[in-house]
Amino acid sequence: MTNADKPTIAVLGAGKIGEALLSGLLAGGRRPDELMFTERHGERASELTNRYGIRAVDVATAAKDARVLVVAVKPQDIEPLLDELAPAVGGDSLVVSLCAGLPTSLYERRLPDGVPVVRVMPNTPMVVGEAMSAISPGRFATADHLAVVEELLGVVGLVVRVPESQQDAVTALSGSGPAYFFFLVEAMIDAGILLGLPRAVSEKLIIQSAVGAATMLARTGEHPVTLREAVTSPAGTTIMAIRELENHGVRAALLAAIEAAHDRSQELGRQHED
Ligand SMILES: NC(=O)C1=CN([C@@H]2O[C@H](COP(=O)(O)OP(=O)(O)OC[C@H]3O[C@@H](n4cnc5c(N)ncnc54)[C@H](O)[C@@H]3O)[C@@H](O)[C@H]2O)C=CC1
Ligand SMILES: O=C(O)[C@@H]1CCC=N1
Repeated sequence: MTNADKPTIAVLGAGKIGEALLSGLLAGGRRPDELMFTERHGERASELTNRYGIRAVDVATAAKDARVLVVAVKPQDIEPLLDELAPAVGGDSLVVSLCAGLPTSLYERRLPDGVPVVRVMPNTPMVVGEAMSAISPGRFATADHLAVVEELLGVVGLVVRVPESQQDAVTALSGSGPAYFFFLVEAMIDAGILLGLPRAVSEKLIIQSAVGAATMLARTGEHPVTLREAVTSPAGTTIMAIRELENHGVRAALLAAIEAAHDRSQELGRQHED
């Protein structure tokens, strides 16, 4: 795709994930004048315009001036946004929903007939170009629409295509996933404090261990079990820690936690059924 073909993008609702997308696209080479956003809080809008030089607009302007409309409000806030979007949006637009749980059928019901919708579950590492995004076409989205979204999100990380029926599972795994890793890192840093290390040292040790482990997983192609076994010496330190993790049911806790996130994603979708 040449520069001239790149669609103008409007983010509707510039909170945490909306800002992550805008900043990731800028870092990936998109120009501020190719981007815009809507934001109901004026102070937040000024903050973002000052930080990134991207203009804040209303929904009607976004629908007129941008080809891709990225919905990034909380699922609970979708109805008023759809009320504004429905009269403004046309067949030339492409609506991309980042909202957990919300099915493409909700948009198709509320927007004019034929408006293409692609459901996406991204994650916040898009601020550093390391997002994991899963995309699914709605009823009116064509292969070209999917390719546009793939290209757009490819600037800020990896993209996979999944059937929409898998999006609640994706949300629980990679959408929420960074939070589980941050939680783990936070707990491990605390363990360093428990053992008497200064906080700054503990943070450095754990963050670099996380970066190193993630890089090994991404680059070596080795299975996580193999990589863990290589750290676990006979009668050594690691196996003592692993026994405690198993005793405390950490594996079962992760299965239950991710299942709970999946169930919540489904529930958020059900709240908008007819
Ligand atoms: N935070 C995350 O890691 C991820 C979030 N998501 C999804 O992204 C969506 C947004 O999540 P966050 O960014 O975390 O929430 P957030 O609350 O930080 O951002 C939502 C923003 O939308 C604005 N807003 C609400 N209604 C509006 C309207 N009618 N017009 C203009 N602006 C409006 C709010 O003022 C707020 O700034 C959610 O649907 C969530 O499921 C998806 C993947 C990851
Ligand atoms: O917690 C949430 O609902 C959103 C969706 C995935 C990550 N954050």
